[in-house]
Amino acid sequence: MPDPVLVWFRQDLRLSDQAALAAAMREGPVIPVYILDDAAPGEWKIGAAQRWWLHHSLESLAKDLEDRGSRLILRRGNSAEELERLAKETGACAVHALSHLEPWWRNAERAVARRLPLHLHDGALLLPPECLKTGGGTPYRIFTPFARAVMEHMPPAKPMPAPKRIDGPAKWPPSERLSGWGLLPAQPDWANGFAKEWTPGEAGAAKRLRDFDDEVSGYDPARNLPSCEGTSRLSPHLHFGEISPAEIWHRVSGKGEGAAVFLKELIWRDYAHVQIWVMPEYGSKNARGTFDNMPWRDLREAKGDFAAWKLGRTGYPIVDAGMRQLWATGWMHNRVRMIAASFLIKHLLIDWRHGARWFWDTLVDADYANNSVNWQWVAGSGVDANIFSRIMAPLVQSPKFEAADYIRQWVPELAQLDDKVIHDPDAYDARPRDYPAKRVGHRQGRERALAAYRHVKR
Ligand SMILES: Cc1cc2nc3c(=O)[nH]c(=O)nc-3n(C[C@H](O)[C@H](O)[C@H](O)COP(=O)(O)OP(=O)(O)OC[C@H]3O[C@@H](n4cnc5c(N)ncnc54)[C@H](O)[C@@H]3O)c2cc1C
Repeated sequence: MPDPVLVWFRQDLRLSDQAALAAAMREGPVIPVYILDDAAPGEWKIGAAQRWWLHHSLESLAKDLEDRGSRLILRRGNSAEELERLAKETGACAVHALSHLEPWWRNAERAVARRLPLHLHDGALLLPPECLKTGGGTPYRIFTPFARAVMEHMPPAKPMPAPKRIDGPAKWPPSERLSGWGLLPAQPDWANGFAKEWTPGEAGAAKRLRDFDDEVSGYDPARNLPSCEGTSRLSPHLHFGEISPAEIWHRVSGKGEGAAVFLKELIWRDYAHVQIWVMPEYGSKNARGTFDNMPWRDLREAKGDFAAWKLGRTGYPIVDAGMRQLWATGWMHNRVRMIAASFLIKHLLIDWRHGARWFWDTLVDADYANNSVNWQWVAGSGVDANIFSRIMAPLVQSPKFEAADYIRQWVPELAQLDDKVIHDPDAYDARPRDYPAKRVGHRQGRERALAAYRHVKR
């Protein structure tokens, strides 16, 4: 019997279109392994909402492996040390994995490669980042030409089906128990709304895609309306790699204008990953250095405003609905993410990094590339970003994107108000007693933000 081969699962918790698994199976018996490494990412260790997801996703992956005669070996600790230990225990001769661009994963890949033969494969993105270079030979920093260049390489290779059987070693190494990892919230169980909304795992991802396939023709303009289920909600499945972007591409492309707009959003995901590949500290550092001069409010002084934002009690119904949806379900509609992030950064003049960290802990789709690049896009500090002085007006955005039903769903205090009044009850002297007053007036917040921005422009 040939020596066994380790397959190192990370944010690729699937069996179909899994190039690392397919390559390992060609070499010998396979030992699938997941290592929970909380030290390597430092401040970016997996947040609370995603721990809930991870628990269920690993459970699902383990079952899918067992159905094919295999197992999932769980270990905790430093990835390189644990893989080396497993290789010694089992006589495994190599490690196969998909490559990932988060800075901690790139460091871990280098550390593993120093100890063991490591074979990295593509499949986390539509295209590996080295494939695309501008005429000057540098990676793209601006989205539009990047998207054009991606399109020239599309479609991606056809996705591979999941194997029917996976041969394992004669003797399995011991595994930790998932229930011992404490990934699920205990007291209080704040995630009880999550299970109604989500089915983590490969089968859940495939079902989401099938359901969305029926809706994709209406993606544009439905994607902008928070009251509609107009988007795919594939983001957490994509983050955890329960479905490959190539699989999504092949399922959806050619289905009209709605599908074309949707696939462009999927290219934003690749774009964001290229940006963290070029600038690994994108999550903590302004991509435009001039933003280092921004006089953000000190969080001690702005503590009340920050808490109100997190709790969905800012007095701006659309912002509050979004923040409460986030807390209840671990997800927020993209249009509302933009409004809520802009409100924090501009109206409350709170550094985008504080908002990004809150999202990191509360989103089930928290993704280092997508989160960092989008927060910096809203702040204006990103390489290809919105202009800071274009300040979104939540009270205008809310009726424009027909958010009345969305507000009713997430802000029950306002549920009795009619469509005209609900976006800004104060304007009609109709604010219920139990709904808070605005933390800051729109004009006052806007002027303060623009005055602060003068320090950046200097
Ligand atoms: C402040 C802010 C923070 C964000 N943080 C995250 C995050 O941590 N993780 C995350 O996946 N997305 C993030 N996004 C992007 C976007 O809001 C979500 O990807 C989207 O809402 C997910 O819902 P969906 O799967 O239904 O999207 P769909 O509209 O169905 O899009 C399909 C897929 O394309 C990708 N995508 C869509 N929009 C974007 C975008 N603007 N940037 C990058 N990829 C995109 C996602 O993978 C998404 O699942 C953020 C946006 C903002 C404004």
